[in-house]
Amino acid sequence: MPRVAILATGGTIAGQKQADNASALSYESGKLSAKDLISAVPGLEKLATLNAEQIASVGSQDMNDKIWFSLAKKIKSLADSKGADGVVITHGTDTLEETAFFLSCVLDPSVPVVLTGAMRPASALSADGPANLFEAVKVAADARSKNKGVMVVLNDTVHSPVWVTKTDTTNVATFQSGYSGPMGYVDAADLHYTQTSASQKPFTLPLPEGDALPRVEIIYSHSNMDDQLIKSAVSNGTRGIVLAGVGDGNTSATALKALEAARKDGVVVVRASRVQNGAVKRNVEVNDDQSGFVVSPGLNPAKARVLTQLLIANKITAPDKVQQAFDAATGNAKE
Ligand SMILES: NC(=O)CC[C@H](N)C(=O)O
Repeated sequence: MPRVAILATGGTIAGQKQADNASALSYESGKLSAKDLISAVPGLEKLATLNAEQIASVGSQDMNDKIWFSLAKKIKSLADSKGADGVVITHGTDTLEETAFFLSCVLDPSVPVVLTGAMRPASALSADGPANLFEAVKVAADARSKNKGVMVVLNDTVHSPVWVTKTDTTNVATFQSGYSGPMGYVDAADLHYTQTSASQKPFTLPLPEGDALPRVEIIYSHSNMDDQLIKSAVSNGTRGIVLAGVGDGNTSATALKALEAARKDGVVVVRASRVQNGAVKRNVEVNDDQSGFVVSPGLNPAKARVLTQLLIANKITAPDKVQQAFDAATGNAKE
């Protein structure tokens, strides 16, 4: 039997109805333990020998660097000691894609790590958590998942951490990999990888010392955009700014001027887009070469922030080197 470690962090999958809730949708996340989750899924013990550990009990809006570092260290030590053939992380869905992307940047891909969650709490009609957990364990335990690294499994679908994003506030089909399509599909009977190399990334960054990443802000662009948020981010000591730009990662002339000034002060500036799909292209409307900006070839602003934090923590701040890492992370390397 394959051995799968289940690391629980909280979220709706561990959510339960509040005693006197006012709304049919209200619940408290992170109430159920890893053991409660496993016991709610008949047949799980036939897929793998399970070892469950509670790493945290938070709604993923409260996910933080400390929990990320403890997950990364735990999984590294399981990989080094050959203590598990696969890992499943149960997680709230709100920031699940950020945790998945962070782990994919710092972990060796040999041991598959599958993040899953739920859109409906355990106490809801037709809760989706039990099936998602079953399918996540199935993917983590499957020999074909070796070397695929970090993946996200919900609603019968296997996603790459690079492309997956939450697209709907409540629907169980919320996770989509629009730009590249999913890596594969899974159900109670079968696992089928339809893309074989989608989650392979060409680099693994060292996990930084300590348990905190450098400050990088996301600034959301809009019409009538001024420079106030950019200026205050710089005066608050941010090390990087990810622009969630309009269209092709763009913003107003006033904001661009403030970003150029930030860059001159040593702040890493990355142009991502608030548009869900598509890559930001270099030197279109904005002169990135002259301004020292980096563009995000498809990582959404939240994930672009994580990569920028990890690069700064690893002392990679020169725009050409940061650009190379963004290109590599998205399979868009130029050579
Ligand atoms: N569906 C969910 O998991 C959302 C619940 C909670 N906000 C979280 O992200 O953990």
